[in-house]
Amino acid sequence: MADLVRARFKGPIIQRRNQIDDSTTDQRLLDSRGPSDWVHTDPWRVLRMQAELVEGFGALAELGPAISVFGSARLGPEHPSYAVAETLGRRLVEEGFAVITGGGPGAMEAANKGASEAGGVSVGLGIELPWESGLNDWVDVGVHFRYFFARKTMFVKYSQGFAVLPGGLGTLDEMFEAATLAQTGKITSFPIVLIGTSYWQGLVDWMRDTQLAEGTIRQDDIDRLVLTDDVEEAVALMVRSREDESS
Ligand SMILES: C/C(=C\CNc1ncnc2c1ncn2[C@@H]1O[C@H](COP(=O)(O)O)[C@@H](O)[C@H]1O)CO
Repeated sequence: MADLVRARFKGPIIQRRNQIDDSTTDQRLLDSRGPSDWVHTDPWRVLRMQAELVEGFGALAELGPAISVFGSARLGPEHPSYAVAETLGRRLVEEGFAVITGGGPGAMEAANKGASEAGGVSVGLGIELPWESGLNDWVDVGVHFRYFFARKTMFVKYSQGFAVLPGGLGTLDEMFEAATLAQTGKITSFPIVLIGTSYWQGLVDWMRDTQLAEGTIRQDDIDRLVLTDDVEEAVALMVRSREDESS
């Protein structure tokens, strides 16, 4: 009878005789720590970014029709736009939409509150910030992001329109990202409704008087932004767009 040959599997690979490693893969994984500076390098960050996209897509893939609601993190319940955001969240749910926000305070909290109290799907996509206190209490499905760009992808990919309440730089960033994606044909049939004419009219006037006049944008780019004070008009626009898409 032939001598028994020493052999070991390394995953799907068989090693025999003097080709056998000194340790197993699990030993190398678990038995020692090794250096850790790689954790602060870009290749590892790329994997974390990938993980955020995987988690975000996994959490939202089956969401159904949704509208993203943006607005100031700083305007609380004492400000009139809080009540508008709350009504908007509720009305969107009553029309069969899930509501997605940035998961923070102010207008985001109000829209989540309206959506959650109406029994709908209230989503918050939080972002790691130096002063961040977490997701507001009215978020029923929350995903927390390290990277802004991964989070912004989710707003656009998983909603069929943007409703924009008065807000600051973050709100402008979100609104103009959608406007740019629409201008460049990356998204189609994507209503962008600015709620609060006294707040937004000056911006749109400036776009017409300066940007359009200087030729840096076209009339289409302005026409894509719908201004209203009427939550019902905003909701009706979202409903119409959904119907147009499904017909
Ligand atoms: C400023 C304060 C808290 C910030 N917390 C936020 N949490 C989640 N999302 C946020 C936060 N701040 C900004 N955003 C995003 O930008 C938009 C609002 O920004 P704005 O500059 O206030 O307009 C909003 O739609 C979020 O997506 C202190 O309480």
